[in-house]
Amino acid sequence: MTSLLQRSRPSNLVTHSGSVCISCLARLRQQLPGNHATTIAPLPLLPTTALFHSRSNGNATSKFKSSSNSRNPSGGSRQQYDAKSSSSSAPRGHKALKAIVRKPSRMMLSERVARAPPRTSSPPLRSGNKQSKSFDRRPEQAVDTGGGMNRRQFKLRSDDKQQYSRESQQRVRDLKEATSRPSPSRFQQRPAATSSAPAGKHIGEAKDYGEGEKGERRLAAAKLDSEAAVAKKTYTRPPIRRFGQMKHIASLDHVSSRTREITHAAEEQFNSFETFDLLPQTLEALYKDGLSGLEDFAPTPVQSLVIPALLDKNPAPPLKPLPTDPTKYKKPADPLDPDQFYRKDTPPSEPTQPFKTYLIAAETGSGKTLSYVLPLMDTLKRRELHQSSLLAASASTHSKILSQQGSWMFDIPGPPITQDTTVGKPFAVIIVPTSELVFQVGTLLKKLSYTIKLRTEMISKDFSGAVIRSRLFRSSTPDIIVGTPFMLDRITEANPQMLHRTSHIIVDEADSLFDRSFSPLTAPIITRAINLEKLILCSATIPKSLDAYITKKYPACNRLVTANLHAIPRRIQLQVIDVNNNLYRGNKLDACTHLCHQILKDQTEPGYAKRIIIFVNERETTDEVTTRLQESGFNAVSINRDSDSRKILESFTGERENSTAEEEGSRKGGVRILVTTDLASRGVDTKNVKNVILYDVPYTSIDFIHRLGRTGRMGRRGRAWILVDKGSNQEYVKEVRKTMFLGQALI
Ligand SMILES: Nc1ncnc2c1ncn2[C@@H]1O[C@H](COP(=O)(O)OP(=O)(O)OP(=O)(O)O)[C@@H](O)[C@H]1O
Repeated sequence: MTSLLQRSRPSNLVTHSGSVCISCLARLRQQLPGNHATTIAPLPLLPTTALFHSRSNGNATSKFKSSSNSRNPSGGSRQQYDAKSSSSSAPRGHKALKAIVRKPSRMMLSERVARAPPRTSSPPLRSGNKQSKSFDRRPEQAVDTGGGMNRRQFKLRSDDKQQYSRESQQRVRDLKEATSRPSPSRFQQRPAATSSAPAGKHIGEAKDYGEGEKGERRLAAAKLDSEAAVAKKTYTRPPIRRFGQMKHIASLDHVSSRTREITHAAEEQFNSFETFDLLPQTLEALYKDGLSGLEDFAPTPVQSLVIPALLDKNPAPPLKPLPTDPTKYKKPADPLDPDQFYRKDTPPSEPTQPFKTYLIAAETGSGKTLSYVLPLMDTLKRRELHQSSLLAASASTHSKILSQQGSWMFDIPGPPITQDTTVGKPFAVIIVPTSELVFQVGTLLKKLSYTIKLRTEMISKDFSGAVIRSRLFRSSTPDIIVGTPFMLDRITEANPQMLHRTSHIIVDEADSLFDRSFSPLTAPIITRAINLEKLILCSATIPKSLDAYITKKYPACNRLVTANLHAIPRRIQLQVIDVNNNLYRGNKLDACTHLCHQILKDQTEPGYAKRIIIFVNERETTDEVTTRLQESGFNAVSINRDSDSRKILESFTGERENSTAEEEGSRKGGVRILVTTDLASRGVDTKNVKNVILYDVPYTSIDFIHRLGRTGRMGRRGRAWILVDKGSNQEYVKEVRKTMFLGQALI
């Protein structure tokens, strides 16, 4: 105790009146039992703040005196002392001492901290702790004084906080790096939700440790999400080029890259016609008649895609009986109002169609006709073979029974009583918009059916009623009929049972046949086929209107679309001629005639008579242009209502004629020129036409595609010119040229 008092130098220290002085403390300790002195004597050296009386004025003054050498008079045995002294009567001043002793003071706590083993990291103080909050407000330099436990604690906490903050910031930086990594898809390039969140909010506040951890977890989850999204989006959508003018009259949509992948996979898998598993007679017919005169027999991309999808080896399902109610066949007042599909109040069509629907869409001149004709004929032939094998089996059992019973005269069966229910009931109907196309497709069918042995017939305005009647309603019914919607609608409306056996309906040039003018004729034909199994729509262009129609009417439609749909192949060169230049001075007729002269003279088709197709927007212009060209000595013809268009087109669809050396480049009559509106722009297989002139700028991209599609067919090269004047949309033409040059799809 003496040493304690000596060390404390009480004479130098003062405190306020409410506390106790060191001398009082010494006196108090003297009253303690003897062994207590030994308990409190070996006090450790502690940084402390002592409280002393101010004897001079007795006012309540407090002074914080901190020294690293000062000793704390109290120690770990204070509680012992307190326990012992609580029973003893203490003077008034000592009550305050008791209060200090009972309540753990800062000094006591600091002592504990000082004795505690050094921690590498201490948990931050709880946010609810008032004491810690008060310490938080202290300036940093107060920590260096090392005076009290709380300051130490603050120091420790502060160090930990800094360390934690540093680590967290590093983690945030890492995550930011990971989430903002350049990704293959443009969708991935959007800033990740977490990286945009203020990271400091979670990290900078040490008291929000939980929050910070949560924030980290959120960041980690976002990182995982973004990585999953990258893994999910394996393909990159090509940038969509939407030029101003083209966007303005946009009518077509883009082909997805997924479609491209499917087409390429089909091309790789089915690289020859043998890989399709067609009947031998179908293959023979194809090689002998379908592609006769061609050197290359490989299937085109659309054929690789479509033939396997349409090929059907199943026998025909049993037929549904004809409806007894004749009103079922009656055409509704408004059989197909195209607008109804775009109205919001129109209920969607039944989700389950009784038949399968397919949409074949591929670029012009890519062999779409053969892609649906081959599987159709093959399927019908298979069914015919299956049927005849069944008949043969039943005939053999019948003859067996007869032989077992003995051939009595009266046992011989009589001739079968036939109700000729099959008359005029084709298995398949192909609908095309014009009689020229009826002839073109019908000719191909006839060629193939010669070897396959199926009966095919054509119906169009080119044939008289008597011819059509005999073709349809004679004893042996045709297997396939190809006709225009006008003729087919009239015939099937009068004889609805004609379509009772029809299992396949093909709508070629579907975008035309489902437009406002044709759909009231096309749709009823489809609804009359009550045993329909497959509805196949075919087109080189899918306008948005057709897309919407199919989506609403046939939601389960199987879309077989090739990668280059809506793109004009680069093998077709398009040149723009401005007729406002000094040479023509705005005269389109002059420009057109001069261009035909130039084509005649160039050496592009040596040995052959050249062919040119000129497309105009209005029917009246056809006569104007044809007359002018004829006056200039050219062999020009136009297609109009009165002309025999089939005959005219034959000379453009057939093989090229040779030209003599004298005629070459000099005889204008040697060049065949066809002047036409869009009548000849769809489906006509002008495979040997190399030159196309667009006298007027087409109204839409669809017209552009079909008109330019009359040249450069099936991999051949083609040339096209477009005449533009003051009234033409030159900006649009520029955009089309640019898109063609880039090999992209028109919209
Ligand atoms: N695999 C093939 N190999 C070579 N030529 C083919 C092949 N398939 C079809 N063809 C030929 O390609 C030409 C164009 O075929 P088709 O008329 O069916 O084209 P398309 O895609 O219907 O064109 P459009 O959209 O203009 O109607 C025809 O002369 C046809 O004989």
